[in-house]
Amino acid sequence: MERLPLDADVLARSVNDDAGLRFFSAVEVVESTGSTNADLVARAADPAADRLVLIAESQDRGRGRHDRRWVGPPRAQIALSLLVRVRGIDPAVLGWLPLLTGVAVVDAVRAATGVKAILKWPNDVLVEGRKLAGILAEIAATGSDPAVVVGVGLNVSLTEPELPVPHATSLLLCGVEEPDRTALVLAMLREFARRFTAWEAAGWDVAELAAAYRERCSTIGSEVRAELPGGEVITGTATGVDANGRLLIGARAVSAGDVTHLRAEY
Ligand SMILES: Nc1ncnc2c1ncn2[C@@H]1O[C@H](COP(=O)(O)OP(=O)(O)OP(=O)(O)O)[C@@H](O)[C@H]1O
Ligand SMILES: O=C(O)CCCC[C@@H]1SC[C@@H]2NC(=O)N[C@@H]21
Repeated sequence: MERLPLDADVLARSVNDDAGLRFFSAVEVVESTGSTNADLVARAADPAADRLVLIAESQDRGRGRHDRRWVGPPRAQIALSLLVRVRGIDPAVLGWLPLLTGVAVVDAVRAATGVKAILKWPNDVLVEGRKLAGILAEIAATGSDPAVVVGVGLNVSLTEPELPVPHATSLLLCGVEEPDRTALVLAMLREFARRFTAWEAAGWDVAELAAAYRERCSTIGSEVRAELPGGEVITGTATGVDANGRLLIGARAVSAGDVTHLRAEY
């Protein structure tokens, strides 16, 4: 299968040419790196680095959540990270940034391909119960103006034998015959910029974002089992997400750990 490269020139120029992308200072594409998240965490040491996007055609040390690896053949995914400084935010609300990114990815995938992607809390992007994309947020600098790197790994043209786990999927496997990765990147970045700008304008109030998240999240209303980092297990109906982005299960708020949907009603 021929896998076309991303159009690095179009992406680089988009921050000037596309009004919806002026939010970003630069969009860079590299052929290969260890991890785009690790690269931007390192670059965040420069206080002038902000609203920067780095995309790799291939990663050999891709990072997943919970210290897992994230893998995929060259040019078969979108492996993208963005660095943003979130000025004047209450750190407790920062957990909404990866959730916002999940909303942006779902909307971009739906608009660009018609594939009915949904979110599993906190921000796995699923299609018919299989993982199309994952999101990993890492704090690169703390304080009142934290710098956050948000990484998105979106499976685009992986074939069934190339899937790292059987419950992953790709746009190709969802029936998108010639997925245009450059168009998808532009759509994701536009959605992210639009939602981030609106959130900032709302003084980091999450009401509007939370409503958009709830509409796209299949976990809320489902029976779930949460395995907490200390080993404790909670089961129950997920009733919502609180102001800090935590999942509410009965009277408990869960902020980390693995959540399994007990019935696969995605
Ligand atoms: N390209 C990929 N697509 C999907 N999963 C991948 C990919 N590369 C690596 N993985 C890994 O395969 C596993 C698939 O994720 P899975 O959905 O099973 O985990 P999970 O427990 O639901 O993850 P999470 O905690 O992020 O919800 C993860 O360990 C993930 O890091
Ligand atoms: O485990 C997950 O669900 C999150 C996966 C995040 C993968 C992306 S690929 C681009 C960016 N760089 C990384 O090293 N990880 C993220």
